[in-house]
Amino acid sequence: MLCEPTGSRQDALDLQIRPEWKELIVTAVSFPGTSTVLGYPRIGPRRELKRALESYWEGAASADDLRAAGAGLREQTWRRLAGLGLAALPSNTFSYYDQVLDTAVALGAVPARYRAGTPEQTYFAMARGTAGLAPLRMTKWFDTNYHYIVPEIGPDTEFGPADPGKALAEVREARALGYETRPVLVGPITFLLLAQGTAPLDRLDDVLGGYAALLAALADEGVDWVQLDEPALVADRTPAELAAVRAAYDRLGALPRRPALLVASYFGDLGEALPALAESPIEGIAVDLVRGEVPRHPALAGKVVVAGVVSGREVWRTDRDRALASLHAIQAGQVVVGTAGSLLHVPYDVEAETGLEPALRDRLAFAEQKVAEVVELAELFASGVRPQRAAVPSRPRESAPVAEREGRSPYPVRAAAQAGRLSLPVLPVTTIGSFPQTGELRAARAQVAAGTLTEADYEALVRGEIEHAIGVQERLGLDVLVHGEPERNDMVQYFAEHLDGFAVTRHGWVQSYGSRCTRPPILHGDVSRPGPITVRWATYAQSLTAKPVKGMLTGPVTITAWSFRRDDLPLREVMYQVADAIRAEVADLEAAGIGIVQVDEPALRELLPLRRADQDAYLAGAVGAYRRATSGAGDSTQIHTHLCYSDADQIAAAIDGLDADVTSVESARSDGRILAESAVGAFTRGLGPGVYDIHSPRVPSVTEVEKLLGAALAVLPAGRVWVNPDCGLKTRTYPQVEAALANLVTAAASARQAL
Ligand code: MET
Ligand SMILES: [Zn+2]
Repeated sequence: MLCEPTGSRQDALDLQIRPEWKELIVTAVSFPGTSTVLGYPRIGPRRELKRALESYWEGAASADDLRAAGAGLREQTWRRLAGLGLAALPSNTFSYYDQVLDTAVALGAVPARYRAGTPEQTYFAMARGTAGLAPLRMTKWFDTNYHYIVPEIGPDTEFGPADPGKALAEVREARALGYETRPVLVGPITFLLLAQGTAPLDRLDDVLGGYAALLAALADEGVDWVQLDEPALVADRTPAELAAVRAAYDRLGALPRRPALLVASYFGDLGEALPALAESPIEGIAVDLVRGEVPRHPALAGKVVVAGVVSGREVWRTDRDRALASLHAIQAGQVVVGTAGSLLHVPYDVEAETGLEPALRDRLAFAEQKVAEVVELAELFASGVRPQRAAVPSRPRESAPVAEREGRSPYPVRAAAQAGRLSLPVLPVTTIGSFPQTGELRAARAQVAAGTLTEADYEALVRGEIEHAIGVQERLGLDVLVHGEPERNDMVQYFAEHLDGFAVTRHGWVQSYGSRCTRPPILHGDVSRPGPITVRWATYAQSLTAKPVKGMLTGPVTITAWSFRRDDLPLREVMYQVADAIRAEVADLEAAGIGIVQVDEPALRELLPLRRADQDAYLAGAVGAYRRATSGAGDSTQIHTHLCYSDADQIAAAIDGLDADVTSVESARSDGRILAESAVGAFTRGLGPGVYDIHSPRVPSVTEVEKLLGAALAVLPAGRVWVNPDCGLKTRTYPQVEAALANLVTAAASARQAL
């Protein structure tokens, strides 16, 4: 069915309809229903998949056990979606680890070194490595806190045969339950742009061959629609990349044997990629109408548009009028109500959160509620319901100007004051903050929550852990000690629990990577700090040692980035409110005699807008928030920061702008790649490129650490180099950590001698 174009803008566009579009309009294929979601959480409402994966990895469960757990979760999801009234169900949105990795496997893009053993062994070797083999790289999925496995596609990569097995199996599984589904794959452009290797788009032809084979297999299975996810199209794309988009979808569209193609964009507006898609012979386009504009293109008259009016990223209820206004504004062959992106990034169900204030709970929508919203909006739209009031522009109110609060002297003055106070050796050895978290400690927290352990007993346990961590660091001879963060369930949640303006959930888990989940707090009101948060732990640790203990705080950008945020204030103002709370904590640590304070910002880059035009303003706000949190410190208080990714080049100026006295970054995991970057050599303050990859159980040898240290000393003056791991140690065991730190201390000692 074609909509009658209305409005002058549309009329103008109509004049441009080209004959080939007319042909497309005639061949419009209909979508199976008026509502859908682009994806759904898969870890399980109670993290069932996490448990199944971890017991499989530990060898406590078989591959069959794992498969059964996966099948159970998929069944539960399809039944739930259908039960809520959703018309068109996706499949292949489940994953045992990551959907980008799944697509790599489906395309036969498995690097030769992993091709041994069972399919499960190959898959998990790519994801997690083996005793002798490092895993593929992992990095953040666009501006989310989800991490995907980076495909490795070089000029010489040999693609194996395409393997539609997983997608076909899910289609059949759903069909056996009575559901026809739309399998989801990462699309070719996004897949290649996310891959690591030189000019991966050069391999477009080979990859398209793989997609053609997958699409043919799915068509043979009787699949009507396939969804190809192309979030990379909402970022700035070069003319060559846009040409690749056209070429790819012209070619896939022209395949003789294929299902209808829904190309899904999300995390922003398609911008200049819209014409490329609209003018290609695909049948449907999914657009993000939460962050993006209503798409306008005459060729949409012959296509299905899945209108993402329900956010896949935020947890607030959808503004019904705004959604209806968007839906009515779309000119397309068929409008389907959907989500803006997969619901992977939100928790399962608000109803499980019985502990939340009812007034807050009423404002929230998690995945289940969002599906219900999609279904309801589809019904309203189908019955012609119009918005009740004119759409309110979603622009948040402007924040009041913020007074600059800078107090610190230039770095050389501070460095001298700190050297006098701390008298550290050259190449000081330290850690990033957390020490191994024991199961006992986690169990104890659960017992406190359940009321079966007293606060006092828990405190005693935490103090015991601090004593243990300090003892280990003393014995091994580290120079700057930490208390080990035993009191923290999570570096953001812990602060959220102790600040006003945040709520925390009980079951609001969101997948971060593989089996790992986080429970993002909900930042719903004005932030303030009722009282000191970390001071008693830091001062207790300091009372146990003559060495300096580094106070450990999470920074305002990271606390904000890893929370679900209010959307009625500009991001910058939200970050500044958090910064003021952290600033007060820094002041209290200082007053309690702590001479070094680390303010972690691992998420500094996470909210970096995907479009270049928006990035500077974001970074200015993020840097402003960090400085607001730390600039109250006196000159002799050493401020550290920690960022745990190595592609710092993108934000080198911002890292410099933080003006921290010491910055630690990930380096070991990426083999010291960061040291080659010009920004590193130009860095003028203390720097600790990680020399111990904590993501792996492997203990680095003294020689390995010496090598990484040597590489750092080749580009930086020894007086500014720190010796530390890539990140916190909480996921490792004490034996691993002690052996590794001993090697760090030995390597530092030999490097000092060589100076
Ligand atoms: C993800 S960054 C982690 C920093 C934190 N201080 C820790 O050591 O765990
Ligand atoms: Zn880290």
